Amino acid sequence: MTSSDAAIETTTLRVRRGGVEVLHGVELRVPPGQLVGLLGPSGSGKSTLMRAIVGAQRIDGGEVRVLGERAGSPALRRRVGYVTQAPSVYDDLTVAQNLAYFARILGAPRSDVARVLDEVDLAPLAGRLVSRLSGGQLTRVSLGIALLGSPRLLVLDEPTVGLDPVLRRDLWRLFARLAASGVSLLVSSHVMDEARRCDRIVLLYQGSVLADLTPEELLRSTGTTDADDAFLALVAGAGR
Ligand SMILES: Nc1ncnc2c1ncn2[C@@H]1O[C@H](COP(=O)(O)OP(=O)(O)OP(=O)(O)O)[C@@H](O)[C@H]1O
Repeated sequence: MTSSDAAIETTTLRVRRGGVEVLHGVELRVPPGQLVGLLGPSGSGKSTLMRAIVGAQRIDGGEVRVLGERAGSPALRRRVGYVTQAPSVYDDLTVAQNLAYFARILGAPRSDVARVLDEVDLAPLAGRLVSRLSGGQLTRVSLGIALLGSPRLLVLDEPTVGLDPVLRRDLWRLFARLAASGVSLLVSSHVMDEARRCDRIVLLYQGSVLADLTPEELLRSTGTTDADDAFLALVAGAGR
């Protein structure tokens, strides 16, 4: 595979926020059709890196290529789905009305609404007002909006935060299904345990990539059986 096949490729990416450099030359490569976990402690730069990938962040050095285009270029608008930590959905509309509204904005076919409702398992709740949904159901509405227009890349910023273990498992299963259908996914989390559900894991620490490996390689290379211990071992190694 040539590097131009990558869904995401950043080269020596540097970003400053509030006058302070928070990403220090990040090299990231997300292969197509893979579920890649972006893991790292709070403040390590995960959201900033995702913002740079979707073109919502001014960068101060390096390059970000997404699906073969420069990040943020208009050609990517419908090809990339992005869910932030504070997703915007309309409380006073139903689930289906929210999806129909965003489908129109995106120019996605109306038939996408039914497809997406099925994909995120919300068809039974299509007529319910968003203000009456649980946290997990709301997360799935945001994810559904990101899936409108059949994007080739999904960038999801901590989609499982605050969800119970069953919902988290269900969401990771949905991510794996999407990856199996050819969609590339970059999913951030600070729950190390979620690492085992990914094809690859990128560990971000203090604004740099500490490791980029498979879950098996993570455990094998650190001689641990638990993702938390593996991360701590890598951090200790980096400090040496
Ligand atoms: N608007 C801002 N102005 C100045 N500094 C910021 C701003 N937003 C974030 N930062 C800083 O940039 C660094 C990276 O933040 P970022 O939100 O990318 O981390 P994160 O890994 O996503 O954290 P979390 O898991 O808590 O969401 C942190 O040191 C943070 O304090």
